[in-house]
Amino acid sequence: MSSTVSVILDHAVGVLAAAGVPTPQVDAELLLGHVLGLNRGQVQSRAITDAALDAEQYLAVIEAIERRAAREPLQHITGRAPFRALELAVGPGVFVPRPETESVAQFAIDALLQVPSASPRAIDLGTGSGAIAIAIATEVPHAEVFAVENSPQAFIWTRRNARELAGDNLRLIFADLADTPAELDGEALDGTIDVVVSNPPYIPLGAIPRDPEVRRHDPEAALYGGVDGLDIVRAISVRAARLLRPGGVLILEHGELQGDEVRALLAADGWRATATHPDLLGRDRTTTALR
Ligand SMILES: C[S@@+](CC[C@H](N)C(=O)[O-])C[C@H]1O[C@@H](n2cnc3c(N)ncnc32)[C@H](O)[C@@H]1O
Repeated sequence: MSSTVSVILDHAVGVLAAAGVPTPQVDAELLLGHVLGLNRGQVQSRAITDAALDAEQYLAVIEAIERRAAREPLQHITGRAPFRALELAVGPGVFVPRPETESVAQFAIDALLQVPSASPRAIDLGTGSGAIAIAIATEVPHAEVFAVENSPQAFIWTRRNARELAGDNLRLIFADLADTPAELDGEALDGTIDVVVSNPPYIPLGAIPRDPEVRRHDPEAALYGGVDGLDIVRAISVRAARLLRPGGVLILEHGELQGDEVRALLAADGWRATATHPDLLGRDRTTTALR
């Protein structure tokens, strides 16, 4: 059986809308584009010209639509997640990077650019796909960047993305972030870092994410941070205080209702100038502090 782009696009939008996918038109266009090797604009213009799909393309599109209708993340089906200027490889075992984390990376980039050093140093704790670390390493090429992850499944993706997208100013560390080594290859890390950045797991254990894509497909270790969601933030507060040089900056992503608690726990640990910043939608998603 065969079909035209416009017919199958309409079909896909209907199927995805019925399955409760929040953005059926966008997802349908991206899935078609993925199978046909086209970007969204090209899919839209092909819909106008009513180009025909061959049988193989048709079956591949149908399979992709079925997977998405079963609420598999779009990024697992395409195998790619956009993040700032990057196209990261993602799939089962790794957290899919989110658009809101792009502004967390911006805080880290801005802080690094203000450091009066030929090679300022940043570390990303809980790097997952490597999104924040690779963005920093590529956008601030004179910086030295370290990325820490302790999930073997996630680290496969970290390594792959680092190899494909980053240069030799990014170094990966497979470790629990609480046990980030004090030195690496005989060179001190403790007391030498200018910027610590993290998007840690921060969902309270009892709070089940609404979206099936998150609940069923993001790794639990990437989501949950203990009873109040802040166990990993507490571990970061302790470890970052030793990694940073005096005056160094800590940048944390958190849930939109956690700003007060995060600032309070950082202040209790001796951090200065704690501040919570709204994202582009006005939600409190990032807290910064000075060592
Ligand atoms: C919310 S995800 C963020 C991933 C990535 N930084 C991003 O923003 O897309 C949190 C990451 O922290 C990792 N993680 C959780 N606990 C950790 C620990 N104790 N040590 C190192 N990494 C940890 C998880 O495996 C996951 O990859």
